[in-house]
Amino acid sequence: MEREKILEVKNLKKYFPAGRKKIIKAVDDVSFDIYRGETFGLVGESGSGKSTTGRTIIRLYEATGGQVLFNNEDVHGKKSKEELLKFNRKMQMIFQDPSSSLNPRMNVMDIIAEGLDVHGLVKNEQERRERVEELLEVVGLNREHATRFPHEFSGGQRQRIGIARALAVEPEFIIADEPISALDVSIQAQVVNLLKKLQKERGLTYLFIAHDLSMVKYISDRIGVMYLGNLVELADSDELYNNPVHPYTKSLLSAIPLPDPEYERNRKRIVYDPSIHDMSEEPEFREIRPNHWVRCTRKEFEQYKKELEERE
Ligand SMILES: Nc1ncnc2c1ncn2[C@@H]1O[C@H](COP(=O)(O)OP(=O)(O)OP(=O)(O)O)[C@@H](O)[C@H]1O
Repeated sequence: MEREKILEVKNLKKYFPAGRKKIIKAVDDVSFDIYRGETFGLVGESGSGKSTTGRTIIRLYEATGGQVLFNNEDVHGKKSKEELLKFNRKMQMIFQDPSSSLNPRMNVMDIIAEGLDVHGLVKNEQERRERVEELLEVVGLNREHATRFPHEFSGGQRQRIGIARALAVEPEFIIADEPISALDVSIQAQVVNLLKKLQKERGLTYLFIAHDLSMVKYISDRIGVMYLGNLVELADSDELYNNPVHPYTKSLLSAIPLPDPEYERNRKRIVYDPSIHDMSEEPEFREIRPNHWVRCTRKEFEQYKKELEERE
């Protein structure tokens, strides 16, 4: 069965001015698709351009170049107010630090109901309250929480409020930008499980951004690895994990600790050294196996291919 693309990112670029005649190429010619109902993980170290990619997709930033198609519609094309509103409803974002993304002066009711108000989704005060209370329960909080303020909650609870706020407008697609990085490890799995449950119940599609591969591997169907504004590898989650090809992906994988003392004793951190690359030509994104892509030169492509065959 042909999978349906919900999002197509084509040659996306986002450059920031940085002082005199300098620019930062935060996202530099990135292309990938996301299919309806899947979780696409985007990983890479701090500064690799993951957040900028997410923010440009949802139009918090104007793109410097390239295209974003959401349900076959150009996100960055000129749009009327009505079209933008419709788009905003279908695509929502959850942020890393719920404390800074929730207005401290608003109570939980008003925070969660903001989208309901903007989009005119409730008829009266009673319906508004009922919707918010229902959403609180959906994310594992309770209705009494509606009258409280963000500072009265723990980090994990605040993230649940952020999730409820995103869900309120019944989106199809959610960009989760490091939604668990600021949380205690013991709370991280709870929030991830909640996101997975909601995805199943509501048929949601996620772009899940993270700086390490450990949790992403568990939640994602496919993973894209970013390094300095470029996508360097993209594959199904298992394939990327078992058969990483790009040296940068290998270094990210080697950084994942496992709760196995034997493994930990022998675990070797691979440090990525960009100078090992073949510099004879510009690298390109090439398909090394079906649905497994890697950014490399032709020479590296042959070398990586050989390595993969030897592993079989
Ligand atoms: N608003 C901005 N103005 C100028 N430069 C920016 C802006 N946002 C990001 N950058 C720069 O763009 C590059 C990519 O940043 P980005 O935040 O997208 O990376 P990231 O991989 O998401 O990292 P992190 O995990 O730290 O958020 C960095 O060099 C950053 O300094």
